[in-house]
Amino acid sequence: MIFKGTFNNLLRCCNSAVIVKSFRSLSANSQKMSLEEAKQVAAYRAVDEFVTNNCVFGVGSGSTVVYAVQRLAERVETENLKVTCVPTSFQAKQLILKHNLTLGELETNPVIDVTIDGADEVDSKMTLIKGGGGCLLQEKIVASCSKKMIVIADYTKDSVKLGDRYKKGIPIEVVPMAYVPIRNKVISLFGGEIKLRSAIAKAGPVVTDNGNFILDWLFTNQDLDWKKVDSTIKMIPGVVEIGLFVDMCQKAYFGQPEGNVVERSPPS
Ligand SMILES: O=C(CO)[C@H](O)[C@H](O)COP(=O)(O)O
Repeated sequence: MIFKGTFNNLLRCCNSAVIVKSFRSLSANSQKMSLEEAKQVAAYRAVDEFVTNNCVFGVGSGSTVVYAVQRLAERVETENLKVTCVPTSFQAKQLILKHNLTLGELETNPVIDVTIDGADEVDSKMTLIKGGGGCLLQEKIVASCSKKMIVIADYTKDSVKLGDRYKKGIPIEVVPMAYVPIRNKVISLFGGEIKLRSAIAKAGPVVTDNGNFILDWLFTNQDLDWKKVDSTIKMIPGVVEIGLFVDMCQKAYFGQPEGNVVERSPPS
């Protein structure tokens, strides 16, 4: 009798532990789902609003852009659109090819009508941190050749000040031989800490599509003048590009967990 009671209690404990564990993994999965859905609604909205027939389209990089290319491929197929796609990375090029879209390049299409790209963080003035995926150099070149740059992101990227939400710092692409002096100069100019980005499935540093290293600058002062920071860091010999996009983006779409999209334009 005593044994049966203890066993039943044990069973009850085990069941509740299993239920709690399943609930946790269910809620982690549904959070992940809602993040993916948020990326998708933002991407679909931007493609539907900005891609037109005969346009030259800049294809950003990252996981949110995958949905934009999917939507573009659907529209090209159903509406028989002619769109030339200029990639911002190896990943973007693969996406274009996978969906049988027309691949272009800056050499033949130096003016892009609209670029749709993701971001790691967007502040209230529409200054962006980009380069979490290491593609900042080509992303910035393509954005700078675009009449319009539109950001698509989920709700976790929407912040008031840079650093409020994205904690991995500002990426700086550098020529490998110069990474130590650049690291020291940035810290002495603006403070903070710098990490050489390490690869995950390879020993050693990440090497970008352009053969460079990435430094992630963990800044501590959130009230810096980002335009000045951008131009000052760019002037350090060996810096190829910085993942700060100041006054480059005309609109941001943030997908929400409820399935709606919040829009933001630069302050006037
Ligand atoms: O700048 C980028 C890559 O260099 C990406 O646009 C940025 O990291 C956002 O990526 P995701 O859409 O996967 O969140």
